Amino acid sequence: MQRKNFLRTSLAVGITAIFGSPAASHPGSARLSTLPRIVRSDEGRPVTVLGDRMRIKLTAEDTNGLFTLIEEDNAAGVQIPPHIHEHEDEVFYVLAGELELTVGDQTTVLQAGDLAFGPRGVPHSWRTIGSSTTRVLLSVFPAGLEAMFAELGELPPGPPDMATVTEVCGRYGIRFV
Ligand SMILES: O=C(Oc1cc(O)cc(O)c1C(=O)O)c1ccc(O)c(O)c1
Repeated sequence: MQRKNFLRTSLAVGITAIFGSPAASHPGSARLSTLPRIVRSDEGRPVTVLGDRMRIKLTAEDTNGLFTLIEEDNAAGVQIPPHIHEHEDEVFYVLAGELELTVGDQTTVLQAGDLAFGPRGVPHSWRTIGSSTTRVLLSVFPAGLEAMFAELGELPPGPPDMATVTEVCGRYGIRFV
């Protein structure tokens, strides 16, 4: 090996030994403790949040904190009022039925196969419409909001006490607008 190549190789080996390889430190490689998971259609923790029927399919624990995956399955008439997430970006992917969604200044009807991206800090709201069940796959980046949904799901049935809802949501960086 030529002296220049020897020095370059030695330096690369030393840096990798001290800091790890660049690929290993990339967030996408998230190899720390994530294990493969199979989640069947009827699996996941069921939670009802303000009339919204959810199944929490993947949590922070499953994804090493990268994202949460939730399926929402509702008849027409369920609605979530305008709010902002301080910490999360969200993707709403419609699997079946119809969802009227507003994100920022755009209001649209999403049908099976359509999706919307709601970045953090941008107000959004939605309601289920149409004559059949609306099924939405909600992906939340990063993970963690499942803890808030679980708390809200513990509230007594019936009309929600908005002071409590606002307090719980506020702790997770959700603001109503
Ligand atoms: O965090 C809130 O948003 C949501 C609540 C849901 O039940 C389903 C969702 O898809 C979302 C979302 O982020 O779009 C939330 C919680 C409580 C509340 O009163 C809200 O208006 C929104």
